[in-house]
Amino acid sequence: MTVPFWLSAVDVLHRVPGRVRLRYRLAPDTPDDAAALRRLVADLPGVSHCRVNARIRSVVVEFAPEETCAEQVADGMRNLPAPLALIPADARDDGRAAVAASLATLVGSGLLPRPIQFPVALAGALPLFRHAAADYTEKGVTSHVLEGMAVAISLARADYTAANTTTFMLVLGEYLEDSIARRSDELLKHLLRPSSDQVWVLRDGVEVQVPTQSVEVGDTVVVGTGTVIPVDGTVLGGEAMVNEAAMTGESVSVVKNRGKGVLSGTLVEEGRLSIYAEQVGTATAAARIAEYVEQSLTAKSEAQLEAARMADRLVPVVLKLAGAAFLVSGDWRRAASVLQADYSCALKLATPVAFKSAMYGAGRAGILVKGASALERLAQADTFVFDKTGTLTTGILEVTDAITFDERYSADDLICLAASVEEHYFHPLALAVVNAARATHNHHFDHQEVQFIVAHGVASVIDGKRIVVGSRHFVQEDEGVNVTPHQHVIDALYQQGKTLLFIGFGGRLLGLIALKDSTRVTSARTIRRLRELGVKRILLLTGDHRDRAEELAAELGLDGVHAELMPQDKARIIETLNQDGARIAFVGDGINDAPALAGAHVGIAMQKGADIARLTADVALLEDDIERVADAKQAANDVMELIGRNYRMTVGLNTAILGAAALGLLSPVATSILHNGTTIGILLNALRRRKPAPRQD
Ligand SMILES: Nc1ncnc2c1ncn2[C@@H]1O[C@H](COP(=O)(O)OP(=O)(O)OP(=O)(O)O)[C@@H](O)[C@H]1O
Ligand SMILES: [Zn+2]
Repeated sequence: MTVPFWLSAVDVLHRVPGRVRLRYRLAPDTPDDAAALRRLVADLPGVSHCRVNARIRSVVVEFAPEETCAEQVADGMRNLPAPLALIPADARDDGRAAVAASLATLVGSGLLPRPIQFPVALAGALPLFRHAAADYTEKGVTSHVLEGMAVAISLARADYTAANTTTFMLVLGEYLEDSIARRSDELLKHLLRPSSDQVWVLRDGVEVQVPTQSVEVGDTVVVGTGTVIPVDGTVLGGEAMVNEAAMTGESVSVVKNRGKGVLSGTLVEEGRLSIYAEQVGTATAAARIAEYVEQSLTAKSEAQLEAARMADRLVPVVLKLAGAAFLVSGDWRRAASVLQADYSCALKLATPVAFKSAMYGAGRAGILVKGASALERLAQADTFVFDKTGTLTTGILEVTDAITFDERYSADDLICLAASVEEHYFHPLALAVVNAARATHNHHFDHQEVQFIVAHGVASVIDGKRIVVGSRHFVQEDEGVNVTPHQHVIDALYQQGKTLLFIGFGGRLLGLIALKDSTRVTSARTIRRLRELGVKRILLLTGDHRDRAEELAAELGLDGVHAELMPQDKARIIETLNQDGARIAFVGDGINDAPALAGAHVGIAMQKGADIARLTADVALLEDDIERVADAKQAANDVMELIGRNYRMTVGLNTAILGAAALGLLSPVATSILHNGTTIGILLNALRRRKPAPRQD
């Protein structure tokens, strides 16, 4: 068994031709799994042999020098897929030295001869002064400027203990904040790696499915509707509407056909392309992901903005208070004391730290949250709307009946006919039909190019006759195939709670394929937990037939159902609910869910969801378990509560300290220790990660 673990760094220690020794470090609280690491490293290109010594965290790799080199092996290790992710070496904590130096100054300074104490304290405070000066010229008086003033006053009064204490506390706080932020960012970047690990490639004229990593420059990659293009390259054939928003920010789709260039990370909205791969793998994906993460991480939440506004208002107040305290008492010590107690910095700090720490915790629990504002919106959500297939149900359907209305075709023929045209799609219905066909050993029907109509079905031409496979609406209303002569058969199957596929061939209804999906075992518990977490309404939206939808809603005790929906209907219903003041979390997985995911207050995509769903959503699950939705809601509620509590604590405690300092009750050293101590305490409290709810399987 492989357990998820994270390496925090990989360094090259020693190299000779064909052989390299590397050292790795594990992220905090990850178990060691030397066997898994050995397997992963042994699979890197060009590697012939690999030995892991977990005790000293060392890896010795033997490789073919003509195929790879030490640096490439190290890079390969850093780029292993999540969750066995490796965090790049530059994520090392380099602030530690500064903290140690500053602590040494604080402790050791008293032992030095008096004349040397001044330059030592000044040297320690220099970075702080530099920061303050930069802030002052750029932004005017900020909390850093106040801190600088406080330390300057202490130095001028030859109160070195006060100066050194403040410097140390500030360096420590900064270090804590930095290392938390960096650790979370790196992990999130790794979690955001493209999810689809299989692509279609043309080899010797046939389309085969291969792992994404094995695609090489010069391969012909085939992509269809709803998939993200995995390579940079040039279109060889086909035509498609491609959405390049992820790369260019331009949300209008463009037509791509032969000769046009395409970028990895862009999305095929409709159509099919074969693409000559010019850049593959991490070379292309890395750039796109870095950009994407930066976007989502820098988007500030409401809580963060509120804290920042409050902090900005506080600075001039503290400055005036310090001035007043000096005028009244004529005591510089008191002014320095007040300046020390400025807590605007603490206000700004605790909230982002809490968010990042929550995102990090969620990531490790199988939930990818794209930014603080997503967490905030999830906490606000009071209405949960679920798509059905692949969400509350497993998405793995089973064909139960195949009924033909033409005796020249057997039930197996019907399944194979449908499978021949469904073969290229990842829709749960398509997968089920293809699976059923595999079991029949029947043959593949040659067909012309297949068209996929989102939320309708697929169409092609076999033996000169049009074949359509899809929903009743599609086959009957859009394709004009009369299904009413078989109404009684259809009704009987629907009453058994089955999902039906209609197969029209040459303008007539050739047959029906009935499928059964099963409710996830964790669905009921998820719904129950959501209600406990304060969710008021839970609804079901589906493109499937009403009977099955209502059966499921009754089984799970949902508050409402909308069935037989087109994608735009789903988005419209979300819109209406929005207008009624509901804060909606939409949980979906399909291409057809993307508009609803985008329109909801917060969108949640399932792990096996289509790429577009995972890109559009604010929260993407990393495990195929609906219960992660309840975990995510719980984490969001918890972090907002924590932030509220921290905020009140910061304001309450520090206002008291500030007051006491102004009244001359606290020396600068005492103020510095009290103020910075509470700040660090609050930071550590923000860091506290709630463990994900225990699984009760
Ligand atoms: N690849 C396909 N092959 C055949 N029929 C399809 C295909 N895709 C969609 N359909 C038809 O269109 C209907 C609606 O599809 P859509 O993808 O919107 O919803 P769904 O996946 O069935 O259900 P849900 O909305 O709960 O996920 C399906 O029930 C099916 O009848
Ligand atoms: Zn239609």
